[in-house]
Amino acid sequence: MATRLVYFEGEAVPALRLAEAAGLEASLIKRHDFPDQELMLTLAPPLDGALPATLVVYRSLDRPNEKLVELLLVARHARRLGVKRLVLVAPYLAYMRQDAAFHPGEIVSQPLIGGFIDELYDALITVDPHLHRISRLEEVMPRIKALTLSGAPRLADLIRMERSNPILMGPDAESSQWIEMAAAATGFEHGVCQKVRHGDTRVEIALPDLDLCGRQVVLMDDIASSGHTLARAIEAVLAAGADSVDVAMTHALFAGDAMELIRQAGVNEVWSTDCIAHPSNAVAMAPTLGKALYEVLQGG
Ligand SMILES: O=P(O)(O)OC[C@H]1O[C@H](OP(=O)(O)OP(=O)(O)O)[C@H](O)[C@@H]1O
Repeated sequence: MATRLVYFEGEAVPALRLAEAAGLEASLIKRHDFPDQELMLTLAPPLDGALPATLVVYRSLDRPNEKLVELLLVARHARRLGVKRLVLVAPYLAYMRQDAAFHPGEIVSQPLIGGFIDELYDALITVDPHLHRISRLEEVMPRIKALTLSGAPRLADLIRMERSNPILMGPDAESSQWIEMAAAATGFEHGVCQKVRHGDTRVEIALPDLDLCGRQVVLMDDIASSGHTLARAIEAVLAAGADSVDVAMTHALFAGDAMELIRQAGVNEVWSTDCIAHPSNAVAMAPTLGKALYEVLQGG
């Protein structure tokens, strides 16, 4: 038993897809939540006896405050039992958005959470981490091997199957990286909006100079959280005369009533990757993650 993948309830589908793609055996870690909200994790057979030399932990870090404790417990336990190499597959990597102190006294969490993972694991594979003011994860995780993948090529494949001649649109300057990737893969016309953020749920969107009249538009972004970015962009695109607007994103966080918000804004289809389990999941990341995991495991 040289390498094994472990996963948690609620993520069995993407984790088992990845295990199959990477040719690994997989085991469930059971979690019990005590009334005071402490957690107890239990390794299922055959891991209750011995652990392999390399352990791959699959955990996407939406709802991060509880999941970061899981990562700590699993990693420290594994080290105690002699696991040599710990690989974390976290398709969604949380706490990457607070990368600067925007107001006096704010604690900048990005390097701190990055450092937490850096101390516990030997390698990380993640998808479209929200790196705005830094360019590489190594800047916050200097010790471990960190592999950054993108959901954009898989979303582009889906859009090509679903729409014949859409305009791809990013809601802000940062989204141009995913729009350009998808446009290069599909040859579709594309543009990027300007966004001004005034607060957690207050954003303004200005459209690029493109004729949207009668066109099908697909908005692409890395994250939908409160849904306000997409909602404002959907409204602007429809007001400019577009026939329909679909949205495609890597990480379907959809906090609170976000889904309802974008429905009210007039969205047509909502597509996401399975980086975060959500009813909108339309694209499996297992082939992409599996290739990266194979490389990491071969790399020693
Ligand atoms: O659904 P929402 O709550 O609107 O959040 C989603 C948006 O937030 C992120 O950008 P952000 O505005 O944080 O960009 P920044 O890093 O450029 O500040 C992300 O790239 C999305 O565009």
